[in-house]
Amino acid sequence: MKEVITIKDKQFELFIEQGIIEQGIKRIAEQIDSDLKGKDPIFLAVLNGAFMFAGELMKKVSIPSEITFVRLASYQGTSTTNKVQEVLGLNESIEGRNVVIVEDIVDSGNTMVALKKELEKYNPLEVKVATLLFKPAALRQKLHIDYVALEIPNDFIVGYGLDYDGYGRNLKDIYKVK
Ligand SMILES: O=P(O)(O)OC[C@H]1O[C@H](OP(=O)(O)OP(=O)(O)O)[C@H](O)[C@@H]1O
Ligand code: HPA
Repeated sequence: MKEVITIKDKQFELFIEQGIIEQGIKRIAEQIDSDLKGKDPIFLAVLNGAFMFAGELMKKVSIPSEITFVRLASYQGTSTTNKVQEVLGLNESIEGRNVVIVEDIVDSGNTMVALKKELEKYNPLEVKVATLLFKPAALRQKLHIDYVALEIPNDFIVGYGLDYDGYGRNLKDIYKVK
């Protein structure tokens, strides 16, 4: 029997254990080390969900690099489907830099597409995307993702930074809704 937990009104069952998550993170850290060696990358981790992934990823990346944390404030743009994402807390210049966005999950892809578009305004040299989790079956956008630690089916999940209504971010394993 899989471990079951309750968060608010929902039950979740154990889905991916910490050891498997960290193997996936190690694999992409090695790819990043090899791809971005000598390129002085700046990692842009997106709060809140990416805090745990960013911490583990940065322990495993060994090339010289910077990290900064941003928040997104979304508001409805001119089209109903694409929200504009205002980037809050970006105090470092990314002009001419190799940027790696660090996200906890790409689900519909709407957030990532809007964020990449917003970052282009700051004239970075290149923007790559690293995500802990990717739900291919939920993707609604044309989007290239450079580094994916784990691909998952289209189920709602919590843990390792991801929340259900604000709770569950502190879980060291990932759980899926029952
Ligand atoms: O691909 P999408 O369908 O756009 O979904 C992915 C986004 O949803 C979550 O953010 P949320 O707004 O829940 O913020 P959080 O990181 O604070 O939990 C997650 O952190 C991604 O940013
Ligand atoms: O499956 C999910 N769980 C938690 N937060 C999320 N944000 C997008 N998808 C998810």
